[in-house]
Amino acid sequence: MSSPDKVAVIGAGAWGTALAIQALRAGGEVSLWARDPARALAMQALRVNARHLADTPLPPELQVTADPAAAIAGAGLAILAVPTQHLGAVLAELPRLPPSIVVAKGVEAGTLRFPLEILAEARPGQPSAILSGPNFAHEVAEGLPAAAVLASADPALREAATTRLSSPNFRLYGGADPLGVQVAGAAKNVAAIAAGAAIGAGLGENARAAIVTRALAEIARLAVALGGRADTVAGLSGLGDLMLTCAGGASRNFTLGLALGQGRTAAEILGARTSVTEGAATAPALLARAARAGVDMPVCGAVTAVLEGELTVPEAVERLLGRPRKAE
Ligand SMILES: NC(=O)c1ccc[n+]([C@@H]2O[C@H](COP(=O)([O-])OP(=O)(O)OC[C@H]3O[C@@H](n4cnc5c(N)ncnc54)[C@H](O)[C@@H]3O)[C@@H](O)[C@H]2O)c1
Ligand SMILES: O=P(O)(O)OC[C@H](O)CO
Repeated sequence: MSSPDKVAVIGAGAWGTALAIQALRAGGEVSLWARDPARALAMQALRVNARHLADTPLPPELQVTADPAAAIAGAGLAILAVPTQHLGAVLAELPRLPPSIVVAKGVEAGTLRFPLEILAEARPGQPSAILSGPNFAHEVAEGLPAAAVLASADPALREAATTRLSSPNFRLYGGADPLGVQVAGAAKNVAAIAAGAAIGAGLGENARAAIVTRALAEIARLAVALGGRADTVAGLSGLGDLMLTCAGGASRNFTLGLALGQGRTAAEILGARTSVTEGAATAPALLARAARAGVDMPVCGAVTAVLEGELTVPEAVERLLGRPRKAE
């Protein structure tokens, strides 16, 4: 028997762990699936996710397991918190899922699929939603105030999931444009790399503001071309997350850009990381998806060229500024 109150969180990275803590705070039972049995055991015993969220203790009621069937058993809702590039492989290993909320922000390399498209192909007919917004995991885990959009084509799931996961510190808005939310969530990671690169190369705050604003324009163009809405991009998953991620702080995408701007290579920077930087694999995939839709994305193109070592940051900026003049 499934209980609408039990939530199974699949993926014990920073965001999955933070959302598991949030789902407990909002009430009801929560299980957290970690892929690595040794890490699951350590988390269950030591009550901390030492690798991805070391500063926030796990609530005593949180069940951590490496057994997906045990995690999902009885759950009325699943949160899929696996990075975009691994979502398809993880779904292939999971038993039948309850209605599921995907929280990854990216585009899959090769297939060019957004996260809900990966889920829909793996599980046809599966009720699904996307949750996205300006949310650093450690702040949500600590219970600091935050908001996000939970978008689904299924109004009943939207209502049930926003009700189940909301608490006074975490305000969820319902959304009916899951595609627009996914475009915004994926593309803001790429824009954050560009913003970081501008700061890393010492180009100044004016350059960062110009990049973020023009990124917003190209994200809206792509969202609309793919059937999403421009006003979604002006909301929490677009403008909101651009403000957070492009400001710097704890963003992995911004700090990747920062180091690129300082002259390091993507391979060097990413090779030293133990956590995911979604914008790196997403930039070329998003660019290809946009090209397929006939949408020009100059900021995404510049980031891709720098990541692939075709251009330095100053060369990419020169190319962006040297484009033919046009109306805003
Ligand atoms: N961390 C945040 O603040 C935050 C906030 C909102 C959204 N997100 C998004 O959530 C998603 C997960 O990010 P995160 O920050 O939790 O990641 P993380 O870097 O903290 O953890 C990495 C995750 O990837 C998984 N993983 C690594 N290699 C894998 C493989 N080969 N196969 C399957 N899984 C593998 C790990 O098990 C772990 O769950 C990303 O799409 C990210 O953009 C993150
Ligand atoms: O650290 P980042 O750049 O992956 O950003 C994390 C979240 O997406 C912020 O909303």
